[in-house]
Amino acid sequence: MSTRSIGLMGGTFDPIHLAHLIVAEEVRYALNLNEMVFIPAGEPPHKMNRTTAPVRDRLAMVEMAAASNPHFSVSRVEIDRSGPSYLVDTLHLLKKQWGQETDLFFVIGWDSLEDFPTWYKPAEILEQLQRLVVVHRPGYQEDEAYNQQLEARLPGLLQKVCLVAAPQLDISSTNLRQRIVENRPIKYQVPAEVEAYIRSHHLYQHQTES
Ligand SMILES: Nc1ncnc2c1ncn2[C@@H]1O[C@H](COP(=O)(O)OP(=O)(O)OP(=O)(O)O)[C@@H](O)[C@H]1O
Ligand SMILES: O=C(O)c1ccc[n+]([C@@H]2O[C@H](COP(=O)([O-])O)[C@@H](O)[C@H]2O)c1
Repeated sequence: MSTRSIGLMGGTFDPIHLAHLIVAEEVRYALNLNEMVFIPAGEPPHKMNRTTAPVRDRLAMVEMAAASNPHFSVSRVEIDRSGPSYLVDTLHLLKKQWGQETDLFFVIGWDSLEDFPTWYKPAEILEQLQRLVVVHRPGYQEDEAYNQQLEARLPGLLQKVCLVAAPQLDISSTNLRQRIVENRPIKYQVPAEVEAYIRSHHLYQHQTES
């Protein structure tokens, strides 16, 4: 029996946007993964000081966006438990659910890699993963000196990292929320159904960032 290889795309998804979807599909194809599972964070550990849209809305938008691709699915594993959504706990739960032999590939943008050594139990996360898949993100440049610093902060990190080239899009949820406050367009930066959901639920109409 062949080992199942599953890609995991975790995020606050506040809201999900086209770059998330393009990255997920590109990584799935490049690494020949069986499927890509989106995991909306219940309580994103590094965004605890920020107000996010209600979890039911973030989840609904991820489900709508993922429905367009038969290889995509959505997991409620971080939504159905309380407390900060630490990845290490998520990986233990998923391995229990899918079998210890399942190969897990967690996808992050370059901005998140910079923070990775500060995550909860990062070495244990790496042990659970087949690869930490990193994609470039506009504004964040790879650089050898920085790579060495990362490796010094968390020995073994770079060995686990697999860089995948994906089209780079300068789209962020922060910028989308700002655009909505300022009545600027978000069309084509989020799936049409997601935009319709945002409009009909009056999401992101007021500035909430500090
Ligand atoms: N444009 C992008 N290109 C590559 N990776 C991205 C891009 N946007 C988000 N990601 C990655 O997707 C994952 C989930 O991102 P998240 O839901 O926090 O979106 P975001 O756009 O970074 O949100 P925010 O602006 O609110 O911080 C993270 O690993 C992040 O690095
Ligand atoms: O486990 C941690 O300590 C941890 C710290 C920061 C981020 N994460 C995860 O990384 C993913 C992207 O996070 P964010 O904050 O950029 O949306 C999401 O799945 C988070 O749960 C995880």
